[in-house]
Amino acid sequence: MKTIGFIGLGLIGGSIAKAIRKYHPDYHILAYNRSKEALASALSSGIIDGVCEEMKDPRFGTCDYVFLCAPVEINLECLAYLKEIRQDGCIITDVGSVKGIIHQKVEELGMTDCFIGGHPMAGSEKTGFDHSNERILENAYYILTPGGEVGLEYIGDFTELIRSLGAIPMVLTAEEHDFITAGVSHLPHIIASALVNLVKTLDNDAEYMKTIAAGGFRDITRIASSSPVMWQQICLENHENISNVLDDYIRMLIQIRCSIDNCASDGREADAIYQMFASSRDYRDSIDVVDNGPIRKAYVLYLDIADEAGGIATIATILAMDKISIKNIGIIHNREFEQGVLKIEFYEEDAMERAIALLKKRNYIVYER
Ligand SMILES: NC(=O)c1ccc[n+]([C@@H]2O[C@H](COP(=O)([O-])OP(=O)(O)OC[C@H]3O[C@@H](n4cnc5c(N)ncnc54)[C@H](O)[C@@H]3O)[C@@H](O)[C@H]2O)c1
Ligand SMILES: O=C(O)C(=O)C[C@]1(C(=O)O)C=C[C@@H](O)C=C1
Repeated sequence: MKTIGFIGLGLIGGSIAKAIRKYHPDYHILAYNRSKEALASALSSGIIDGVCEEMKDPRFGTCDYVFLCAPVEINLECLAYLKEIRQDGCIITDVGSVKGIIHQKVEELGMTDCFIGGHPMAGSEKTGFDHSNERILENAYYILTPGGEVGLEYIGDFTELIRSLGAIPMVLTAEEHDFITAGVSHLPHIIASALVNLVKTLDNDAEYMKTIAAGGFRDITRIASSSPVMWQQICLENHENISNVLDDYIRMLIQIRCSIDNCASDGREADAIYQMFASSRDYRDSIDVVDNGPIRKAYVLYLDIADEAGGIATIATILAMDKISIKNIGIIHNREFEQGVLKIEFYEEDAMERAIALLKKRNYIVYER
């Protein structure tokens, strides 16, 4: 049995607490949060066992792990007190989206032997305990940035705790983390927000743009609805990496505009435009789609298929005879599968497993991803 403390019980703190309750029902969970409604709801639903009335509650001294899940400046504020009261062996961790700033404070305070930075690469544009969900962590990478003096056994134990919640732990340095997330998380949020603001400016009084904006715009801008306070903080905390990656992005946009202008004037650079879309399609298609939180997993298989009329129909018939429903089917071309392969998507894992067995039995070459 372990005792786990939470300071901050919003979207991420709540999701981790719910996952701990699900996978370790015997663990004792204590929490402090600014909003008392969240604490009351967590207590009455059995997610937590005890409420701490204050951020500096001595009961955090009984914890094996303390998760700091409040806004970063609050997490920073908690460290010195936790250093004083922590029991031997207690690991303090956080979930902040930027790691450099908290490690700087941890070093200043001499806590590099008891702090393991954390960052679940999962979440949502919503905030607060009400939107937390035990499934948010499922199959999500969970980055760990251990302080330089944390004992290996503690790193191992914490990694196992994270794995036991359904997440995939990955250890990085704080510097690596901040560089990587600037590209794959922070820049996308800035792009989404800038695009929405641009459309808002361009739209007419009748709001035609807003009205007809469809899948493309919606797919790329969901995250523009995220918390402005959190993203303001992230931009400030990781400003150097974000500024560099924005420079690269702006350069790329200028290049694209040049290609489009040149192509429109005399057909030059038509190929550059094609290559841009082809290369992004290949890379995007090569990204694993995993079951990440409440978003359903894509159950997909790929198989070699002879390039002849009726090839797809034959496979569809084989599957239909076994009552296997297909969600999507089509030939795809990318670098990984140079010759092109058939991609089949299913609604359920069981259907995919049965399809794999059936097709292999008929000597099709099946690739599982
Ligand atoms: N939202 C995401 O997708 C996401 C994903 C990974 C990591 N993170 C990181 O997680 C952290 C929390 O983000 P969130 O999305 O859970 O936000 P949230 O707003 O849902 O939760 C923050 C919680 O902290 C509480 N809080 C605010 N001030 C406090 C104070 N002074 N004392 C105690 N509690 C206080 C709030 O009441 C709230 O419950 C941030 O550092 C963020 O960078 C967010
Ligand atoms: O899915 C979302 O809404 C997210 O934005 C989650 C997301 C991201 O992928 O950028 C946002 C911030 C976090 O620090 C980690 C994950």
